[in-house]
Amino acid sequence: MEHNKRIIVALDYDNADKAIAMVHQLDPARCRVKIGKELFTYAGPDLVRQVQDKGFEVFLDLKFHDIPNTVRKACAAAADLGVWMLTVHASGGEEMMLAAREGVAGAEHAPKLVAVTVLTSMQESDLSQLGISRSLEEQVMRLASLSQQSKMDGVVCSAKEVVELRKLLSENFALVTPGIRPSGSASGDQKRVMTPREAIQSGSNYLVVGRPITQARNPEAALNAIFDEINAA
Ligand SMILES: O=C(O)c1cc(=O)[nH]c(=O)n1[C@@H]1O[C@H](COP(=O)(O)O)[C@@H](O)[C@H]1O
Repeated sequence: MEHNKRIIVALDYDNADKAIAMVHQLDPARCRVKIGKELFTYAGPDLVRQVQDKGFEVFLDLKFHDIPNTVRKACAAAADLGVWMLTVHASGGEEMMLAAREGVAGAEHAPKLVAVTVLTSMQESDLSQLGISRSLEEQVMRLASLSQQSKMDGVVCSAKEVVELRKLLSENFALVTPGIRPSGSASGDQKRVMTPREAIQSGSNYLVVGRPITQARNPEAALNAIFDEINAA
């Protein structure tokens, strides 16, 4: 059962009703759900509580990136909500990530803290526009090492980087991979994509899947097809 809970369904909706309608089609014993910036900005903490009351573990993906004091307090607020996982940006630096850790330290059930390395919507040319001249893979490795050193529980990265990251990081450091596209589905704005099967075979711990499930004509069938593909792996 825990095996299947590696799938995290991204509830990227513009109102609470649509999110709850999707949640009603999902089974909390088989997956987790992610509430990100769009839905949280529309529906707020009440929706997080509502989804948790239905038995789901919530990944609150607000990708905090701010001065350490602000991030510490924002993480404490998220921990008070009782979420299962929480994101910050690794590029906020060591001091900011250590502050995030302090923010959740006093919580009854501290959320897993994961740091975003290089967004899966980015490619090497985007990094050079930012003045980063090393390769995309080197940048992901660098930010992941820094995240481990800064007491994070894991990182968000593309499944394409997982094999190399596994060599670098400790075994229990979580690798969370969005940019998952079942064979034949549209990439959209994602640049670094992999199929669910490839991601699991590479060593991803958690797969974040949004549109391939939420925009499917039959979301339940789309999720089941992903389970079948993974379980055949
Ligand atoms: O932190 C994330 O979850 C995240 C990081 C990243 O690098 N890329 C990325 O796509 N995501 C999130 O993962 C989800 C992917 O959604 P789909 O592209 O619809 O499957 C979205 O909610 C994104 O915000």
